[in-house]
Amino acid sequence: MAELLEIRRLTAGYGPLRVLHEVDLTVRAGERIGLVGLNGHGKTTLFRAITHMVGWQQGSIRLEGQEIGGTRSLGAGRRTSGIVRRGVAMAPQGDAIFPGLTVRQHLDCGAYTKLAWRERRRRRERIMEIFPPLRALQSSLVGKLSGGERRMVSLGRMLMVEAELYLIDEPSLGLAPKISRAVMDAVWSLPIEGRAMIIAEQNVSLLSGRVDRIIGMHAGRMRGEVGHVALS
Ligand SMILES: Nc1ncnc2c1ncn2[C@@H]1O[C@H](COP(=O)(O)OP(=O)(O)OP(=O)(O)O)[C@@H](O)[C@H]1O
Repeated sequence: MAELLEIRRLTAGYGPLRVLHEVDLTVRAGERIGLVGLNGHGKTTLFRAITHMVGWQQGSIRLEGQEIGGTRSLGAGRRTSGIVRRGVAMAPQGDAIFPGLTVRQHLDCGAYTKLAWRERRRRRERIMEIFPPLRALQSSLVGKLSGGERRMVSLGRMLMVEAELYLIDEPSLGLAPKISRAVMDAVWSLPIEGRAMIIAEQNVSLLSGRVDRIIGMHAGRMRGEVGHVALS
């Protein structure tokens, strides 16, 4: 399998706070990786560093061999649009939705590239197939939806661009067990060939038998790895 993402000695943080410490991680095409760790140990910060949204960072992040990391001096977010264009898509923790937009408008926000915008109707249609409850809600305001429906919108928005690497931050957070299983089943149904996915999740049982590797994160460092996971 080809290496899609290669992170070497990544250190990152906010202001004087160092959150990630010399993180190394290799992700190959076709892999689903679970990233587990308690609150505040750096999972979200790792996703933000990959998408250049932390305050500062040092070290190397290569996507398909091309450097997208390096020392930041431009300020958080300045290089994020370029990274999205290179094929990284993220579903942030806690939805980050716009309550006053409809489901359709919200999904269109994710059609960030010219190609995605041109193809937005077809892409929306695909998302309705992945998340059938959204079909009847296309004209509804996102702020009026249930937690599970909002999570589907958030994941759907991530899927509006063509990506090679999906970063999904705690998709089950705050959802009732039945709803979170339905949301996770949709996540597992996403085609992975030629792509990869990293899912930050505190509920390890939801990753059961579904990911190729589980990596622990503790105090900003990678801690151990379990391959070909089949938890019960
Ligand atoms: N914007 C920020 N400014 C300053 N410190 C931050 C910021 N975001 C996160 N932190 C701090 O960075 C550390 C790691 O947080 P992070 O959100 O990456 O952890 P996490 O493992 O994703 O946990 P959670 O599930 O709570 O998001 C915490 O100490 C947190 O307080």
